Amino acid sequence: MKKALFLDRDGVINNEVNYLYKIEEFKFIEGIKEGIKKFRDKGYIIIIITNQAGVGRGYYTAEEFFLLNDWMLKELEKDEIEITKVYYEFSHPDKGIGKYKSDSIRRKPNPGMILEAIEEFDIDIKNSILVGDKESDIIAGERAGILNNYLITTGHSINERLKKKYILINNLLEIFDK
Ligand SMILES: O=P(O)(O)OC[C@@H](O)[C@H]1O[C@H](OP(=O)(O)O)[C@@H](O)[C@@H](O)[C@@H]1O
Ligand SMILES: [Mg+2]
Ligand SMILES: [Zn+2]
Repeated sequence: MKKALFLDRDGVINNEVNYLYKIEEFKFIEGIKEGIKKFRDKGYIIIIITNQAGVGRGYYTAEEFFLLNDWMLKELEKDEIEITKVYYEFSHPDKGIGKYKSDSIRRKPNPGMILEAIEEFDIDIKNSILVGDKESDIIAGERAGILNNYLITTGHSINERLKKKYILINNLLEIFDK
């Protein structure tokens, strides 16, 4: 079994700009590459789990998502950062168009994408970690059985209720101090 670092994308790996799909708007968050590298050095596999309802809503195409995704993976490879797999879900329960209008078990806060990864890579979920920028990310982790879920402050705004309820971090490296 392997321990995994599950990472949300928008707001954790890159700045959240609301339905990002243009390569030129993708900005890696300060320190994220160093943080991922440290987890790789400690034997974690890196799994990205991202809701991409912008496709389901018709804001951008699946092809545009894949182009950005391939570009992001190549950028990380340039710094010798290996991402084991990116799981994505295009649907949205209310705003999805056509086949994308569905209440998928894969869309966070549902745990489907994480459960698929556990199965596919024989992940030791009790010793894995999840980092997200929204409560829906954390709930997905909890529902999948992850015990160490961290809310990062680089994405969406975090209100007092969330601050009281979840463990907050400003960057991945802080997790090693916890
Ligand atoms: O990698 P993430 O953070 O799962 O991607 C989030 C974006 O797809 C998108 O998510 C939310 O949109 P929906 O509610 O799913 O339509 C919003 O938070 C947007 O601001 C994000 O860009
Ligand atoms: Mg996010
Ligand atoms: Zn977000």
